[in-house]
Amino acid sequence: MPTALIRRPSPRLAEGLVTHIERTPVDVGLARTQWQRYVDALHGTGWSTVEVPPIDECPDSVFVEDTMVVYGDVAVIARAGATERRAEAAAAAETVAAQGFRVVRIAEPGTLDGGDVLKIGPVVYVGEGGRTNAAGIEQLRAAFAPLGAEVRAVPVRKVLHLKSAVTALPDGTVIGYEPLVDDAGAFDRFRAVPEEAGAHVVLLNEDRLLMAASAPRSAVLFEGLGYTPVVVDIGEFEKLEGCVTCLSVRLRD
Ligand SMILES: NC(=O)NCCC[C@H](N)C(=O)O
Repeated sequence: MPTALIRRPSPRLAEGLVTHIERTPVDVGLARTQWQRYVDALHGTGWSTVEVPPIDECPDSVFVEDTMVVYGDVAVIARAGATERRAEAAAAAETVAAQGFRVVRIAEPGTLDGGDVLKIGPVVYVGEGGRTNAAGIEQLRAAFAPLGAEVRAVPVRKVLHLKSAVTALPDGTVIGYEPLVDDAGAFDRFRAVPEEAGAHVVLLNEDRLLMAASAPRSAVLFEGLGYTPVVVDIGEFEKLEGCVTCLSVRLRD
């Protein structure tokens, strides 16, 4: 059974960072309900979950994907591009180590957020932008190259993270909402989707795609390609620039 790391929302969630969108009030109670439904959707498709101990003083800690990148048996622990989020990594590192992963840490002057990393087989795309810098990418390359990964840097200027702009379907096609993609030509195969949140899918298995309720037209598009969307409302997290990918770390290998 595949395992995903998750982290309960902080009571201070509403104070989370907002960079590229306007701040709107977050209902923490509703966010808790949405988070539980997201976790239920993982369980409902055969995933087990492991909780990283909550860190209530970090408003953005629910976005646990940003704390690490896992490839093979190595977990690279991120050094958040936003200093406010650096304290999130310690407990996440302990949790993934307890799952049997070797831990490597991004060190100063490197910065890296897990949301900037998109893995497609042996190719690891890393967004260089507001949160992840060239030194962080070089350290990620040094950690993963010995495992056979090919780390490719791509620009991210229009959105928070690379995976705010693009993710990939099970067949490796990169999907993105074109107005927010800096360089669609950087990807071997690219398909445009009609909504911003339609660019965000979590591969639950070979045919099920976890996606946000805010992208109904993209869901229809994916159905037409033979996939089954599993839809969750994550509206309170979207107000903080979160998406379906960032609420878990999938430990597949
Ligand atoms: N991987 C992600 O897309 N993470 C979303 C993080 C949102 C959070 N408010 C932040 O600005 O860091």
